[in-house]
Amino acid sequence: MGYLVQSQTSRLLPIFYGPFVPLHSSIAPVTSAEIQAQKVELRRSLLRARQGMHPDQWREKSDRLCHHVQQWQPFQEARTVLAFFSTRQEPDLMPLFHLPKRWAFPRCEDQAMIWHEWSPRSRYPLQTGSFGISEPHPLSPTITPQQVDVILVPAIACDVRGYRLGYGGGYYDRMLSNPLWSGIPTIGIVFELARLPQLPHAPWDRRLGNICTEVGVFPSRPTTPSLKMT
Ligand SMILES: Nc1nc2c(c(=O)[nH]1)N(C=O)[C@@H](CNc1ccc(C(=O)N[C@@H](CCC(=O)O)C(=O)O)cc1)CN2
Ligand SMILES: Nc1ncnc2c1ncn2[C@@H]1O[C@H](COP(=O)(O)OP(=O)(O)OP(=O)(O)O)[C@@H](O)[C@H]1O
Repeated sequence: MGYLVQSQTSRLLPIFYGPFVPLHSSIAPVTSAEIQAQKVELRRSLLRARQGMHPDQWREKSDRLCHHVQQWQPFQEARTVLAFFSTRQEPDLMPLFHLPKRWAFPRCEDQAMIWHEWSPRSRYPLQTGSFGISEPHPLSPTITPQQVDVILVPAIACDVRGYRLGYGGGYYDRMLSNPLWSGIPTIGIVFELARLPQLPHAPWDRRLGNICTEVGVFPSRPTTPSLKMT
């Protein structure tokens, strides 16, 4: 089900459309294994596209993206924001971390993310975590879900419905399936080349409320309700 389309950046990117389901037919079976295999292939091609970006372009697009995050009302009103440190040429949000908000970042411990406060003026140094990603110091103060106003979510790609493709660890899906976290406004952070019409998704995939790219902020579109034959 992979199609190659010409994106705005003149790269050929695979777009995955769901199975064509004629009226009166039952839903075509798509196994979990098939969905995971599609994700592996998409991860590979989208990471290659992102990491092929020239560093100057990466900086310029990251800055434009930060500008759009700053214009987003829930962010403007937020006191405490969850964010991430850029890895593998993810958009770099560092300019935002100087804004007067309480910032928190994930530290991976087994299957969970522990959220710790950090700011450029923090007395706790960052350290490198198990995936080679900068993480806050384990002794820096932790943040509870009740304190959080907005979650900036890293992704390899997002689709217009808010489905997200990550590195395959399931960290955000697990977190966002927990009722303590699931009601907090989320915004996926990707470059425009990774905002896709449709991503394959598994039953455990949680949708994000909004997507931000260097072009702007896009509220996620509702999924089309399935047709019911009576
Ligand atoms: N900047 C940033 N920080 C983040 C995340 C992120 O997406 N971006 N995470 C978001 O969750 C968490 C880290 N999650 C990760 C999960 C898996 C891999 C990883 O290296 N995966 C293997 C493949 C694993 C598989 O396919 O089973 C790889 O990519 O080689 C890296 C990070 C927490 N911190
Ligand atoms: N709510 C959950 N409870 C338990 N396991 C989960 C949950 N959500 C996801 N997982 C597991 O985590 C893995 C997530 O795989 P998937 O390919 O969807 O990752 P991803 O969303 O791309 O990665 P990530 O969230 O780390 O960036 C799957 O193996 C799945 O079984």
